[in-house]
Amino acid sequence: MGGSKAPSGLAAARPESDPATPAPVVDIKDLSLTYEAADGPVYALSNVNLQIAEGEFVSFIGPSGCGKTTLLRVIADLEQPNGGHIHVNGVSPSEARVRRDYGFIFQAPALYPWRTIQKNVELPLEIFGISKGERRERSRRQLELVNLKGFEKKFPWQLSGGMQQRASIARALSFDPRLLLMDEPFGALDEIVRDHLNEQLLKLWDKTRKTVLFVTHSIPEAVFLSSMIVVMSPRPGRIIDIIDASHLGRERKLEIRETPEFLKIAHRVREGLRAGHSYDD
Ligand SMILES: Nc1ncnc2c1ncn2[C@@H]1O[C@H](COP(=O)(O)OP(=O)(O)OP(=O)(O)O)[C@@H](O)[C@H]1O
Repeated sequence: MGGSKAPSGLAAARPESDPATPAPVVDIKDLSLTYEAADGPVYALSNVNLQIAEGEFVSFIGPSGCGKTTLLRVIADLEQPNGGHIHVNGVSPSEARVRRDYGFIFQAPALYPWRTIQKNVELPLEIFGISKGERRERSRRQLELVNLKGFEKKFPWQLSGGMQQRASIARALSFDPRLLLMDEPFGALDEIVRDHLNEQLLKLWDKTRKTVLFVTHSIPEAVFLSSMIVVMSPRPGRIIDIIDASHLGRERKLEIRETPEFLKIAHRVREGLRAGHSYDD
């Protein structure tokens, strides 16, 4: 099986020992997390090793239950691991949380229906005690960035699902985090809308130079968006392959999906998923 692939794939993609290489934004060593469920332990993450450099777009792909969400939640300090080490921007996840180093975007937009789009984007800034003038300016900038200029005064229910998700991206960007954690943000949207949002997200990534960690079930989405793809497998949740896709470049059009380079990476992702899949499910 592909268990031995990850370390060599990672080594080939991102040399660790080069002193010129800046410290990784996310640095994970031998991480494990076991949930104690009523019917016994669930090995959600086992011996996970991963380094993510600043400015990467990293997708996590794998079957249901392989620990993708758990891994994102550990990085965001929403779950505590049982073993191993993790650093986010050089500090512990809890210190990174206090420093507001990341924004989290969930599958459902989670906007407050009684607040306008502008007020939703401003909410984290309000909580952090940022002045009204500064809040206005930041929400204006972020809404422009996600192409929602002119929709500031609308309520969430007056916007399409894709627009709502763009508003939640603007909200996550409002306090300018270095890291964006996105848990299947476009999973509930139809394919055409999703394609469009993927193109927009790539442009946003290029403009803002953020580091993005993105969970998906879709192979084309993972390959289209990513500079690096992490393939995971369940029971126990672990990394089985790490694929460098940076040679596809930062500026990608949807047509890239027909190219041999793209298809080659997609094939490798599929092979990894097959190798780690249990057909007993
Ligand atoms: N709070 C919890 N208590 C017990 N088990 C949990 C808990 N949260 C997750 N799990 C289990 O841990 C494993 C990993 O779950 P996780 O949600 O991280 O997987 P995932 O890859 O994100 O799945 P999906 O693609 O379905 O969202 C699964 O077996 C899940 O049932």
